[in-house]
Amino acid sequence: MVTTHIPQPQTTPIQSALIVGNYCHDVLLQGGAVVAETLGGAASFISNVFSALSVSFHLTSKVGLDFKYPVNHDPIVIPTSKTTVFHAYFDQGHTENAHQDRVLKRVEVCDPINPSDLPDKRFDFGMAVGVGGEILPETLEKMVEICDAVFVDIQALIRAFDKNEGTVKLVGLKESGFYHLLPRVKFLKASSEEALFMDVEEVRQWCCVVVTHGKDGCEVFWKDGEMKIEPFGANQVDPTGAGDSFLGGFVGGLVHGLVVPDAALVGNLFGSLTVGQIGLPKFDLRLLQRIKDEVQRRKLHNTCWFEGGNDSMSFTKPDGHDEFHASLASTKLVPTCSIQECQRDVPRSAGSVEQVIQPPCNGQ
Ligand SMILES: Nc1ncnc2c1ncn2[C@@H]1O[C@H](COP(=O)(O)OP(=O)(O)OP(=O)(O)O)[C@@H](O)[C@H]1O
Ligand SMILES: O[C@H]1[C@H](O)[C@@H](O)[C@H](O)[C@@H](O)[C@H]1O
Repeated sequence: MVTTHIPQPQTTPIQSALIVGNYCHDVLLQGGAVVAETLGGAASFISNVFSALSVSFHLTSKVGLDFKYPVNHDPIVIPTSKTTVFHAYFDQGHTENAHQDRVLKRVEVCDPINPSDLPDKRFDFGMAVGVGGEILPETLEKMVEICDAVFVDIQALIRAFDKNEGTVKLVGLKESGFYHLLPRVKFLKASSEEALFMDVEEVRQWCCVVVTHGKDGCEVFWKDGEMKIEPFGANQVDPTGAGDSFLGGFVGGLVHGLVVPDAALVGNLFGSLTVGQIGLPKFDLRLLQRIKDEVQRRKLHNTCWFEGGNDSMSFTKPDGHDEFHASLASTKLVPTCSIQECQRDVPRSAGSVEQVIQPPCNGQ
């Protein structure tokens, strides 16, 4: 079917957002060899999607003097610390747990983010998106005090690191030291592997829980109901950051006035775009324009849900949800731009240490 492209007037949301989590350096390994080295960290993937969707934000992140990536949002540089580094092993059969698509090791760790590192002002919403244990319970507590709504990636709360090798293990959410703060959190996002470390039935009484299921999309659980949100097709070459980009797309959709089920579709779309590339994805500018047009056309609220509080949040799938899925899926069919016309929050430059040698894992 041929669809006519009608450009929509674009609006830039005016909500103030705070992203908290360290940038990191990712080394992807397969068969004992390094296949790629890239900028990583949930904060960088989410910034990338926010910039794509014209959502402005403040970012609090820490790195060491060794940090060489040219980023648009400067981190706090700690002279006595190194940038957090993860090694991701993609070897088949290497995993201890059938749910894992890779084994992660934290081989360097930057300083934690303390409450005093956060800006001394209020935000409409905040995102606690640590990767290496940098978010402390007192930091999350300060976030819920200064932000009207807080979104949390459970990976910031339940990761523990083996003393010798830094291998990432998960601990139960109840034992994490963050449990008492959950009633003050608005959304908790977990992958299906991480969701095994929490009692979804209990947590959904306090906050909305979003569980991502890789190529199968995601599920949203709230106090009185739950729903599945359909995925988008993708040719997966690297799963890294899919969950982060999902969260960026989901929150970006809410900020633009979408209701929860429609925003979750935008999350699924950005997750699917991310797995098709290695490391931090570059988005085609024409594709982005089509996505933004579809979001503008679809928005059911004139204002973002933050302005109406909890009661204004709508969880049930509105009429036209399936059509919105189809129109988002069709945005992927536009002819792509040349590489120079792609958007990414973090520009490549001569100073960048990013290198891609070959995809770490092939499509499924
Ligand atoms: N192979 C895929 N095909 C299509 N969409 C995908 C695929 N993998 C992931 N996605 C999309 O991205 C979202 C997040 O993926 P996933 O559940 O793998 O997150 P994750 O395990 O937290 O990822 P990561 O830890 O690598 O950031 C999914 O809900 C889905 O919408
Ligand atoms: O860059 C990646 C990405 O942010 C992943 O979501 C996280 O699980 C990894 O620890 C990190 O290295």
